[in-house]
Amino acid sequence: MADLTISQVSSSYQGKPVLQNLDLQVEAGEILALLGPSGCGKTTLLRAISGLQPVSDGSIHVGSRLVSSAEYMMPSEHRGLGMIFQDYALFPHLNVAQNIGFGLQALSSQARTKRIDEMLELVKLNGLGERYPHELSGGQQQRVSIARSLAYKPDVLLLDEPFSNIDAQVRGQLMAEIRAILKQQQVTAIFVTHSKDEAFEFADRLALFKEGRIVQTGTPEQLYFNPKELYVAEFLGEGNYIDAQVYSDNQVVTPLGLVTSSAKLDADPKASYRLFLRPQQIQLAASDTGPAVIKERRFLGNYCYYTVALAEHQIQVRSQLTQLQLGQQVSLSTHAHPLVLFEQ
Ligand SMILES: Nc1ncnc2c1ncn2[C@@H]1O[C@H](COP(=O)(O)OP(=O)(O)OP(=O)(O)O)[C@@H](O)[C@H]1O
Repeated sequence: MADLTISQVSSSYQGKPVLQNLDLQVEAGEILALLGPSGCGKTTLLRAISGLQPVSDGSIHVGSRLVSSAEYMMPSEHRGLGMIFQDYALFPHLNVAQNIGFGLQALSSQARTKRIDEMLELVKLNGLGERYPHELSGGQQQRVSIARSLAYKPDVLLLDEPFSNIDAQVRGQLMAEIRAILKQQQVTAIFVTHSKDEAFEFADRLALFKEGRIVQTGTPEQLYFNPKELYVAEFLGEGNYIDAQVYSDNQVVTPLGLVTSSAKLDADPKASYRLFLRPQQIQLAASDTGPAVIKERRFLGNYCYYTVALAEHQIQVRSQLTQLQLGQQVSLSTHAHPLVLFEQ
């Protein structure tokens, strides 16, 4: 059974719908990112899961327990959830050990001390138990917040933009460490972010939001290489949209030539399409008789980012061939893969 099940959930503020018919499941031990631009409803869904926002339709279950429906709202503190916030939300008048031990009142003093020590070790803050939050860096405060939440073993951990206030230089490292902790402890987690880079780095699976709806869920690879809508393709990074006509059940004709799909195409031979190709899905080769010309070149270390002119088309290519120069004639090709076509 999934650790969290959201079925047909809708919610509104003052009669204005904000979440519309959401369906989502989070499996045990999985980290799922709620991803989308500002104002699309990610935080509202997190609030609905945690019991701070009523739902007008549908249901939310944690494990097999109903926690929210239009008729029922279980109090937040009974839901078995942990919360991590952008601003850490530590108690300023309690030291680190007291913050971590805050939810452990039911344990004996000895068991509590043992658990606090385990948690300090887990988040690599051994020896800092006596410090107060204002004596810690942002990254250290967020570690305390993780330790405090995990100390009472929540069924599901909710993280609301937890890395936004962390200095960019240490953010990547902190994300990797916290992800490793969640995986080691097999924690089921939901992570809200508007950054695709953070979602890719931190989550196992993504749910991409648009105006209160989830448009696609899947692994980062699935959404990146197999977007179901233009919106998904564009949100997750740069790509080329190349005019295409169906040629056979696994080939299309494009300005690049005949492009082959490794999967049978589900397309109408009479319709016009745009073939979607990420910059790294196009291969370049220097060729004095090639039909295209390098117009721009950005050297980025391991690879170059080229703008290539092919007749009236400008095509973006990311290539490990770094020696191609401006004005060089090239040929373009693609390896067979499941093609993504958007109808014109
Ligand atoms: N308390 C509120 N009262 C009325 N409308 C609200 C309230 N909170 C949020 N909204 C509206 O609901 C919509 C969704 O907001 P929400 O905070 O869930 O978005 P979000 O995707 O989390 O955005 P962000 O990344 O900026 O936090 C927005 O249009 C917002 O203006």
